[in-house]
Amino acid sequence: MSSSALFLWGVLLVAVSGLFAAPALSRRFPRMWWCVVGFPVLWLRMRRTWRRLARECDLTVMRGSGSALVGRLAVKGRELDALVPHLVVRLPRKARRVSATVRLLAGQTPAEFVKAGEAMAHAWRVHAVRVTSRERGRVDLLVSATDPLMDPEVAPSSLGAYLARLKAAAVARGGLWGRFGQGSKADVPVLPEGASVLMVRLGVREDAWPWVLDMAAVPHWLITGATGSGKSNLINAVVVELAPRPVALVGVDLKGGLELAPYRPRLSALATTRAETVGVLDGLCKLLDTRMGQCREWGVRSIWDLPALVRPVPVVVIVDEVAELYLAVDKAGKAEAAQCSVMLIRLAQLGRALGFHLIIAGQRVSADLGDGVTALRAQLGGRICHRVSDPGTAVMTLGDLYPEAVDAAQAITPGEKGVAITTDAEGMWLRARAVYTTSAAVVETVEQFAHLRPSLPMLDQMAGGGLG
Ligand SMILES: Nc1ncnc2c1ncn2[C@@H]1O[C@H](COP(=O)(O)OP(=O)(O)OP(=O)(O)O)[C@@H](O)[C@H]1O
Repeated sequence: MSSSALFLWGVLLVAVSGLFAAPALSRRFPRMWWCVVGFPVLWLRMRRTWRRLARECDLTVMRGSGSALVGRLAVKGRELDALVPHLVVRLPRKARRVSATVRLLAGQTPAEFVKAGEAMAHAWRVHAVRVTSRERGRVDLLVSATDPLMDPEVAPSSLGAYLARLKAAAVARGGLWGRFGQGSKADVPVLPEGASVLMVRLGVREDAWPWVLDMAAVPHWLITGATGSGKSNLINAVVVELAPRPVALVGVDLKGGLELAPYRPRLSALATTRAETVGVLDGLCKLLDTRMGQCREWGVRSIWDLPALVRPVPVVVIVDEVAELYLAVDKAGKAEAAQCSVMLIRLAQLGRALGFHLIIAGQRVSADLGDGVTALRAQLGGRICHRVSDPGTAVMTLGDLYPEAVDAAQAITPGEKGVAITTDAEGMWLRARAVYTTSAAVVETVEQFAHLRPSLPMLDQMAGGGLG
């Protein structure tokens, strides 16, 4: 056999074994594989298809009027060499993720690019292309080659370790742990001193950054989802994060305490009936008035402006199954539900400055539960929507703020446990998945930090308040 034939056989052998080894190599060395193979291939595909995509998805702008005179006929049409907006693909900072920027041409709006996101994902053969616009005249494309929420690297079992690694990296960079995932330091809003205790790591976002529930920026949250979609797991994650911190936790669980009773050692109060809820919320409203007086005395506008020595702890009120609160049949029950509703709205309205935060969870929050629930929903700026069993819940959770997120919530499948659409402090929505936190882990944590349970005087004085 001649040497050139031998060489050709050698090349063929290397190519074939490379083909067979590719899946294993990409799994074993994901970052290196992404830099050497994945990203260059995607980059080429994006560059090669961009002009055509832009034309087919109406993302081009005509140079002229688009009409001309042919003889005595006026002909209207699309120019073949219409202007194509400039696409800049950035070097990747994360495996399987690419960001790109498009400069808008005069007459274009981000909405046209949002609509074309699905076509881009198909043309580039990637999991998803998320289009956002944070700066006038520019849209940002976040291209996810795979679904990070189903990534083995961030699978529920190893998510804790993954987050710890990110946290260590953030600390090494000198930033506050809660700041990672928020872009450069310059982008980060300055938090009131001490308010970082209200930043809770929940899991991972679809852009592969940690999912942080930032109650300092968005004080109140609504969490919805069908049964078995991951609401309790999410609350577990919140409690495990908050238990070691100087934060008072108050529970309202009208499923007879089924869900929140395990947290009892670390709860400053737990209400399991509507009557108890009235008592607990009344106590909290009195506490609110006391704090208001305290701020007035010191001449400050928020508890975060008080000196650390006299600053009261923030209170996080967790309500599980909000529909139970409103589904009263008798007259007395309805009166109690109305009372609870008014007090929750009051806590929400004044809570941010005075350190009261609501986390309200339920399978549904539809308008048929009454006006109270709609008024309460309006106060809950943060929204998390898991898989839903009826379109109405997705619309109620996200439709008023992010109508375009409703379809994404309805697309979550039963197999995607813990996956949710969440809003963030920057006014965006995205998919995210909470870390899987077992009940045993929560029980262990609340027992370990039971001694940190702050005593809230207004609630301690109450008789029959279900105090833990
Ligand atoms: N992030 C997650 N990762 C993996 N599995 C999860 C996750 N979240 C939930 N699960 C799984 O889904 C199951 C149901 O979750 P969970 O109890 O949180 O649902 P739920 O919405 O609270 O349901 P219900 O309203 O009936 O209480 C859990 O037992 C767990 O096995």
